[in-house]
Amino acid sequence: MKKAFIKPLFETWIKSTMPLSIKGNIIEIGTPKQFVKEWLESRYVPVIKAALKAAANKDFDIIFINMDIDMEGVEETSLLAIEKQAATEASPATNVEKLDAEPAPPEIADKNIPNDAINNADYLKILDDIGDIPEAAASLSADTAAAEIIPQTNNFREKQEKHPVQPITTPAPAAPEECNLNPKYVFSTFVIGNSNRLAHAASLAVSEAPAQVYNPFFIYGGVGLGKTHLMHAIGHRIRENNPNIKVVYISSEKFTNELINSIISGNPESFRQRYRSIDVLLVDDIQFLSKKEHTQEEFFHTFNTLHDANKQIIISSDRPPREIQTLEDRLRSRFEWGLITDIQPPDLETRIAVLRKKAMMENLNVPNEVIVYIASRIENNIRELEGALIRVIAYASLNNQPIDIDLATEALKDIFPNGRPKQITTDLIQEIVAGHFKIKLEDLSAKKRTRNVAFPRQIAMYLCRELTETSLPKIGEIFGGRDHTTVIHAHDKISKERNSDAKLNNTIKELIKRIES
Ligand SMILES: Nc1ncnc2c1ncn2[C@@H]1O[C@H](COP(=O)(O)OP(=O)(O)OP(=O)(O)O)[C@@H](O)[C@H]1O
Repeated sequence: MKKAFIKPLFETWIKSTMPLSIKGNIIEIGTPKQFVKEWLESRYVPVIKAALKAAANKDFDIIFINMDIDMEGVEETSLLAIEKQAATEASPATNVEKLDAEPAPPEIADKNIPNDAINNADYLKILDDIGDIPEAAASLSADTAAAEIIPQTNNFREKQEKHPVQPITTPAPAAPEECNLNPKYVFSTFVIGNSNRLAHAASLAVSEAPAQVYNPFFIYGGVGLGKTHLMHAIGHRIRENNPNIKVVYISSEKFTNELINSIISGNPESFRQRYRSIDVLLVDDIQFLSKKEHTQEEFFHTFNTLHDANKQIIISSDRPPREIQTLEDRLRSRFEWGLITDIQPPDLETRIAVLRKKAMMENLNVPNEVIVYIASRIENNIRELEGALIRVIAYASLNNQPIDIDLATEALKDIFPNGRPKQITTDLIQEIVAGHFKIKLEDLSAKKRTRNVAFPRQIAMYLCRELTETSLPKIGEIFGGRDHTTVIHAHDKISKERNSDAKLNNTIKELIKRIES
């Protein structure tokens, strides 16, 4: 029983982490958020150490590093609630002591994973087993809280009770394939960045209260930027919350073809019936309806019928309604009734985060250098970004070689003919940061702690961590023989401040641009 409750906790918190490197007995684990890092540090270290020891037969020191990746559903409030609940139900200290004192259970100890050979897949498997350790389960005794709180991170149910969306169709839930929804396009696989934050938030709002908040909901943006992904994610979430709601996703081209076929076969009424009896209609790439007058006419009536019946309509396009040539005015004005939101090309950080997430989903350890190489070259299309990474992964797999920068350069030579990237070194970063802040290069490694030196030093440490493969102890050494915890502190501090200080964020973006150019 207990394990069933522990799983959501594991799925949400532990699985959101990723191994970054193993150097000797230090394992660096990336966390998506600072509060996840703090929570793991304060509660999980003994449990994870025990699992790693059982798997690799070696004692590891764990360093958590906040990577500040946005993850839908990961909210600090739910963590705190879990903790509160746990505190009232069990004493974590007691359980941790117990875990340290007792040997690991056989199913974990039996895994014969060699030292230093823990890759991402092994890591997740090992940590997944934490749910199987009875002591660990006890130490996470937030069982009921975990089961209840995580689904409540979206307050859909509450809203549903207040404003029920009544399905107008048959009670039998539609199979996912009838909805045409891609199982991979869900909120949890969508990386949030500045370029899509609003579109993502609005999509969540629509999915939590269909036909209540923004109707129609119109998303526009360039090719391969995640419009379809978000539409599908809305469809999935609505269906998760109420499987009886009939959701249909269709491209405007397919809509046109089906309409034409129904006319050719002399049965346009069946087409009308099908599209006017839907609860949530998602129409992708509506710009293809321009110039198709008859289809526009048909879509206009479908739109009106659904909207009048308080059904949700979600539309995507590569441009805003007013820029879709030869779109009938009455359709255009209807599209403008609800919310229009755009997705912009992702910034470097988001591109890096997308690639890291993708690598993590594939259980692959892709060096930071390779991620930065790809992310800094493909700026305007996440589909192409993913394609480049897939190409590197396939190349490594076919040649049975580990992924490194040489292999990536070779695999992508047709796409990036300029070849190998300029090597980003800690020297280069120090030089550019010192030049920008008009301080002496030596000051970065000096003992001085005045703010005019300490702050640029923290930024330089942060950039070394972000843009190079250099280990934390090595970065500490480069910056005047400082301890690796100083580097971690600098990295965390700058990551946090970037989120709240737009000026600092711009400075860092500018520095990254100069380092890479
Ligand atoms: N923010 C994101 N996080 C993770 N993956 C993303 C993100 N944005 C896009 N992708 C991925 O990029 C690929 C292309 O996205 P999608 O098909 O949604 O783009 P689109 O804007 O609909 O493009 P098009 O205009 O060509 O239809 C998909 O594999 C999608 O999962």
